[in-house]
Amino acid sequence: MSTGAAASEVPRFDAALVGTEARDWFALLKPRVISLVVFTGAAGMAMAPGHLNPVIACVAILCICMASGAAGAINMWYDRDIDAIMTRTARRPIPDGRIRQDQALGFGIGLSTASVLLMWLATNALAAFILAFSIFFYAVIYTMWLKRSTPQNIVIGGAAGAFPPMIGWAAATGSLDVMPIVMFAIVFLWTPPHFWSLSLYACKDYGRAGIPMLPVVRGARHTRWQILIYTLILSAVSLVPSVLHQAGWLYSATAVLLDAGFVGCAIRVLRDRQDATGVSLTGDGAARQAFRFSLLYLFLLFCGLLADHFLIMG
Ligand code: HEM
Ligand SMILES: CC(C)=CCC/C(C)=C/CC/C(C)=C/COP(=O)(O)OP(=O)(O)O
Repeated sequence: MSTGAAASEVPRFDAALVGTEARDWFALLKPRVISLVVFTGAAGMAMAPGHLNPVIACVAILCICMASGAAGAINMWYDRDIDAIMTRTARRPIPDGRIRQDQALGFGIGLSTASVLLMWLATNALAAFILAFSIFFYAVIYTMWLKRSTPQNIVIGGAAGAFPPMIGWAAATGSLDVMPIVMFAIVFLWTPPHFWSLSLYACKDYGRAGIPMLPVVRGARHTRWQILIYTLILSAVSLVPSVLHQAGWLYSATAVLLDAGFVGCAIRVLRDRQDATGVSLTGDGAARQAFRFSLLYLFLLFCGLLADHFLIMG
């Protein structure tokens, strides 16, 4: 006979608990960041010549998604000490004790391995190799070495996030060409103004955690100038597809408008009212705006490239 006491001993399925746990594992993948990373990878694939089987294309995009998420999980495993110190990151699943560090590492390594093997099986060795190299570059070169050792961490480490267009192209063709390299260069040069805008208003966090980000080491004024310089170089490089006749008027017009907007943001950051050390007196509104615009910039620039490719260049 079953009694009330016996029934209460049966483990019960708690949907809310499972949902919360799933959300924590999902958060380890840095999903919002990888949405744009994956979009640039898909853009590289769509720009490539020839026709790729749509199922293979979806698998390749899934692999880029898995790989960048896995690299994010390994980054969060390694950075658990500094993430616990910074206000922006203290509530992440590992420092907050919601996911065990060894489980997070196992998850990151397992997902990385699966993504590379699946990419190899579904597409080719070149795409799988660049994918593996990107994971290594972000999780080891950037996270375990550059991030804690040099204020140029973002400039060099930014390469990790710039590989996906090359991965997408390689997955579709088995080779590389000038266009995926130009797309790499665009994301590579976009990363410093993207990150330094954020680091201007997250500077205190990085200082407390002892991370040598540019505003911590060289000050806010120097960082503001670097944002403008990189934005100007990025603007010039964004026009290379047009100069090389790889894109038509639609892309050129999109790029010029976005460049004007981004340079305008960088100038506003530079002219923001500041104290003698370069710290903003206006609550970092201009830096926040530049960070937000950086996200819009890269998304719309690659949309422009795709629209031009399919509608204008045929
Ligand atoms: C080494 C290079 C990079 C660094 C250090 C960096 C750093 C950051 C940081 C610290 C944040 C705030 C995230 C948070 O609060 O959780 C962020 C946000 C973001 N990053 Fe980057 N980033 C880099 C490269 C990239 C790349 C290559 C992409 C995409 C192509 C990208 C896309 C994004 C997006 C979409 C967000 C907004 C996430 C949100 O809305 O919460 N980042 N980045
Ligand atoms: C295909 C592949 C593997 C691509 C990798 C691309 C990738 C995941 C780029 C991530 C960029 C990023 C969020 C850097 C922030 O790291 P952080 O540690 O400085 O930021 P945090 O302080 O928010 O953790």
